[in-house]
Amino acid sequence: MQFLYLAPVGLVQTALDGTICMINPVSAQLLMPLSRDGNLTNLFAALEGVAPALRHLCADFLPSQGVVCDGMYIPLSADKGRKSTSKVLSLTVVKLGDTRLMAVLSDVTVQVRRERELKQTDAWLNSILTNITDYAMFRLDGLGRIAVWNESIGRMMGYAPEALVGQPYSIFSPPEATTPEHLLDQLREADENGWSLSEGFRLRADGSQFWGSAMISPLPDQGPSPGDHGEREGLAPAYCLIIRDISDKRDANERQRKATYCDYLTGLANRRAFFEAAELELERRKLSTRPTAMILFDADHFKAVNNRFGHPAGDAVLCHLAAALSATFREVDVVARVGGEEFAVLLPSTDLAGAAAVANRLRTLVETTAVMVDGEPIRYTVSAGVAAMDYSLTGLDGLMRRADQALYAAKARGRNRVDCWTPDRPTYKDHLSGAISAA
Ligand SMILES: Nc1nc2c(ncn2[C@@H]2O[C@H](COP(=O)(O)OP(=O)(O)OP(=O)(O)O)[C@@H](O)[C@H]2O)c(=O)[nH]1
Repeated sequence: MQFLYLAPVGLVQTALDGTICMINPVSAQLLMPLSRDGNLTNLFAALEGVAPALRHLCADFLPSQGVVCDGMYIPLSADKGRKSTSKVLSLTVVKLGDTRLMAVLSDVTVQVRRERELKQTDAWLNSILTNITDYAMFRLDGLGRIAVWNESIGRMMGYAPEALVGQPYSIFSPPEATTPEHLLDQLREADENGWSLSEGFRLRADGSQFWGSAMISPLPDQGPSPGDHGEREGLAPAYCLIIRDISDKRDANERQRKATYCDYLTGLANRRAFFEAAELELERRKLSTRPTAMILFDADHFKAVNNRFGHPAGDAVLCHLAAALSATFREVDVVARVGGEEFAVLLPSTDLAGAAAVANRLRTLVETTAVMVDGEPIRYTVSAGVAAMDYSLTGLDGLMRRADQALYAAKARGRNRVDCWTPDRPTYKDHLSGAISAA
């Protein structure tokens, strides 16, 4: 009896015809607004206006005991037309024997309103996600592999979604535009800052490219999936990736970007762009240590080229060198003109030997190619200094100083050669010197 009074839900015990035998205060509170005459003597009569079928439902229930209805929603029409404020009751009726019914009533107004709101939000988001044409959205797992996508991936990029499951999101970047470390960097950056945004060419399924932005943001921690005991690390969706086609904006952005970050003569990144990009790369490197190298290139005896062929011819030689650099280095490398005839390259995920090898490839290419200016072939050479990050360096300045010292050594030792900075200075280790030294 005490339970009946203290129960947080409404409990009503009735005869089979609905006559109320016992009713607790919560039930009285819930049902009283429905009673026309202020009396609560019969449950079916009280609910007649809002659940007319209840009487028949109970009458038609033939077993001597069991659940007649379970969690039936009953919207109360007391305040008709004002959907947002109308109450909703949940009713469960259990037949306890041949003579008794027990009804359990609870106010589920808030729960129903939330369910409705969730459904509306869901429908709204679904219609946005399905109809947008210039966004593609994905859920990535903790390792940056595609788990879920929205339908516009087919319209915008031409991919068959099934083919994408489990693929790293770098599948949307042109070859050489990223490295596995870069991919993880962006995820770590999103963890640290709440988001990571990058712009660049993106790949469609047919191999064509468009200019797009990629925004990665971490999803709220959803806890382990059912059956996930930790062994499946990285498989739970952990990031949201939004790729947006911004080809239209690119031209305007590009003009602005070029004015700020490009060298007017060669079209390469300028000194400012180099320092900004290199600082960013070194910041990323702090999150996951890996080799990083820098090369400084300097055209040899360039004053003599200018003096002999004229300044415009000297400009043509610089443009030739810039084109050779662009052709030799990866897209992920930062290539810039940092001085008159001086160029710098920062190579992520590359050690000293690797950088020296590419520097030497560039040196050979220049040495063996003549630049044609007004029908006249101009031959020139370059020297290079190479240095790599190590534990004793903290920033870009130190790395650049070492590359500069190595370049100075290459010049001092005869030019048209690649020298590497090593700790046993001033005797520079003559990396690949046998093969590359022109001295
Ligand atoms: N044509 C042209 N020449 C430039 C430009 N910027 C710098 N220079 C020239 O590059 C030359 C650099 O000369 P130096 O620093 O003496 O070096 P170098 O003659 O190349 O000799 P080493 O570096 O010692 O091999 C100068 O004569 C500058 O005028 C440019 O944009 N165009």
